[in-house]
Amino acid sequence: MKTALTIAGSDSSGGAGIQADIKTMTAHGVYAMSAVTALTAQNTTGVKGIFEVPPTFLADQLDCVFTDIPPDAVKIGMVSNKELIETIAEKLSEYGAKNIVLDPVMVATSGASLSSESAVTALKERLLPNCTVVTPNLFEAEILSGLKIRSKIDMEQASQAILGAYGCAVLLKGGHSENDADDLLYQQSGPTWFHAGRIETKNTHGTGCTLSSAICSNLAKGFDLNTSVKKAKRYITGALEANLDLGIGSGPLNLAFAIEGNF
Ligand SMILES: Nc1ncnc2c1ncn2[C@@H]1O[C@H](COP(=O)(O)OP(=O)(O)OP(=O)(O)O)[C@@H](O)[C@H]1O
Ligand SMILES: Cc1ncc(COP(=O)(O)O)c(N)n1
Repeated sequence: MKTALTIAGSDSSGGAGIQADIKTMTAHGVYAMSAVTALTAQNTTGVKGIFEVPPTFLADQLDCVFTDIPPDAVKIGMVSNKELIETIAEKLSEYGAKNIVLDPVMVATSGASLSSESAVTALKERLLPNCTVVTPNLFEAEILSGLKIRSKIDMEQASQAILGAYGCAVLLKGGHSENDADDLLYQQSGPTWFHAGRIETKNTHGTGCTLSSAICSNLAKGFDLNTSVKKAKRYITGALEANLDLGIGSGPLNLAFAIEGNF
């Protein structure tokens, strides 16, 4: 069985973070493992609190995973401070981790900040240069590229700038654009667009976590990046269309809408 590791924060409401990652990896038929960076007290209406783990304890979790069941792919989600980011960079390098998907989580769907300024700098310097693909939304891509994004041409320019500066492929997500939910994969070989019509729903809690975990699962199974993104886009679209309606705020997706192979 192929294996994947998520390094991310816990979401008590189960829609984002570690919980979304494990559900997604399981739906893909991949064995999921986790290294928790922080506990959050949150639900569909917002984040009530964040409790970060000490960096040494994150290091212990990573040692336990890598010395026993080395993952075929790794996904990195919410990492809220510089010390935790440095720990991850050191451990991934020590164990020669491959197929690394970095979701640069900065703000939750609800608007709560899940990162800090020094964490963003560390993310750029320590994690971006070593990941296979980074998956920013429009806001995060503006921060990473230093460019304003208002059109599809802007999306191509910002992705090209991130690829040029850090050397990793970029999947720029269009979930927050005003038109269709079209995502752009930018690699050395050039741009590829992945189209999806916009689904009218308030229930988008965890879309970013889910997409990056689906890509990670597909890489673990041996698919190339292009195919991994194509399949992950089908999965996220299906999970949104399944139209789960839980909670009073921005609700979670139905990550079990299909069994492995149906997306
Ligand atoms: N309303 C929607 N209809 C169709 N696809 C969507 C919609 N919202 C988001 N997506 C898709 O979900 C994935 C995640 O994109 P998004 O830009 O929302 O990421 P994010 O901001 O990191 O996630 P989140 O909104 O959970 O923080 C992308 O593939 C995006 O195109
Ligand atoms: C622990 C954790 N990690 C990530 C997110 C971002 O997910 P979203 O932006 O989809 O709410 C979150 N809300 N909580």
